[in-house]
Amino acid sequence: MTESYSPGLEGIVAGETAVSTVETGLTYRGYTIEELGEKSNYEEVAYLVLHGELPTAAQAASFRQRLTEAAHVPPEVIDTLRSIPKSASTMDVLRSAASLLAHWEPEVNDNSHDANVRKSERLIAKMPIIVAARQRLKDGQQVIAADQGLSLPANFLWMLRGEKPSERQVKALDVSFILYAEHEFNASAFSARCVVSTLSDLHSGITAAIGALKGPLHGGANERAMEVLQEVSSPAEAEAWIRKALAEKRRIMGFGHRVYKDGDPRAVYLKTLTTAVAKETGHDDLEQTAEIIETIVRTEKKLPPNVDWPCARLYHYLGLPIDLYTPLFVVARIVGWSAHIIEQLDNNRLIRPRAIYTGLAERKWQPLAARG
Ligand SMILES: CC(=O)SCCNC(=O)CCNC(=O)[C@H](O)C(C)(C)COP(=O)(O)OP(=O)(O)OC[C@H]1O[C@@H](n2cnc3c(N)ncnc32)[C@H](O)[C@@H]1OP(=O)(O)O
Ligand SMILES: O=C([O-])CC(=O)C(=O)O
Repeated sequence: MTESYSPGLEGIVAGETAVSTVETGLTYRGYTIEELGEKSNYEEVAYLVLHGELPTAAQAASFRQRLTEAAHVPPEVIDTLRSIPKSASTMDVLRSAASLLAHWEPEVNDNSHDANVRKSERLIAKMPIIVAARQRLKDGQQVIAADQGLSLPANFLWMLRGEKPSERQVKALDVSFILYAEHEFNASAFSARCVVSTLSDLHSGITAAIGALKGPLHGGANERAMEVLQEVSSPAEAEAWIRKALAEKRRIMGFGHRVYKDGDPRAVYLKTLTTAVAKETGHDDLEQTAEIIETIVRTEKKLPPNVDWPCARLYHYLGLPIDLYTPLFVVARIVGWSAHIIEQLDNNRLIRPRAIYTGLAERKWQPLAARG
């Protein structure tokens, strides 16, 4: 039983999937993320990950129609968002919201393949509304309804700000959503699979996945990476800052990866876009700071950046509050989690590994008076 033990399950194959692979670069259903980032868009990728194939024109139109029809949340959910203390992080609010939405989901306990696809599509449409609404309520503003004519990333920016975003902003957010959409057996997808392997429901799996993504070793790293960058006031101070941080054995958020030891292809792809947006928005200094830190962490620790390193800066250049970075990861990743939940339930077996016991040997119960 103990032969296949590996701390953190490193290198352990825990199941099969046809959704994506990290074997040689990252592909979703056989398409490289680079080609999807270049030629596709988030809604098309969402369809691909969820349904297994790129949509035909007719399928894309009816998918868009379904997303539009589902782009609202019950007023009771908005009231709850209003009542949650402003001090609560958006990730904590999202975790509650995913669970709350289940109460208004007509097919909540239907675990058939088709019902799970329908529920996933509805959640894909509703989560960006929750993120934007919560932020506006926190800022003392009115909630803005979705605009039927806009794509999902454009709509998010519209609902957050009440102004039509530029094409450049939409494209940048869209690409980040494509790159965040799916990633094999990462901790949050695996959590979702474990939950539904008990034949629990899709919303329970998504709620657990949000909790897993929140952690700074996983999706929470994009917020922490930005906080790191904000500690460094200028490129001139970057080298001293990172050398000190490494000497103090600090974990530098946005670097390292369990699978990609030579580099995360998403970070490579996103860096070019991030640098271009930095130029357009007057953030060259921050890019220089990031470059100095990246070079030193690579040289000294042999750790390349992961997707969260450029994405944190991209979201900063788009003027988004830090507290929304991991929630935006959720908005994009609902797609991958849903595909994993559906795949798990389509061919289910309870996920229940074993543990090596490290506790005391069997002993005898003593009456209270006899205990020391
Ligand atoms: C979308 C995503 O979820 S991508 C990942 C996002 N997470 C982060 O960016 C957080 C920072 N990175 C990390 O903590 C890690 O690299 C992880 C969690 C991503 C991967 O971890 P693992 O594969 O389990 O590696 P582990 O945590 O065991 O680290 C191995 C060694 O590298 C070091 N290391 C790994 N990442 C870092 C880092 N970012 N900064 C400094 N040292 C690091 C560890 O301290 C450890 O050193 P040691 O052997 O001297 O103790
Ligand atoms: O795969 C992982 O361990 C984490 C990751 O990069 C992701 O979920 O996008």
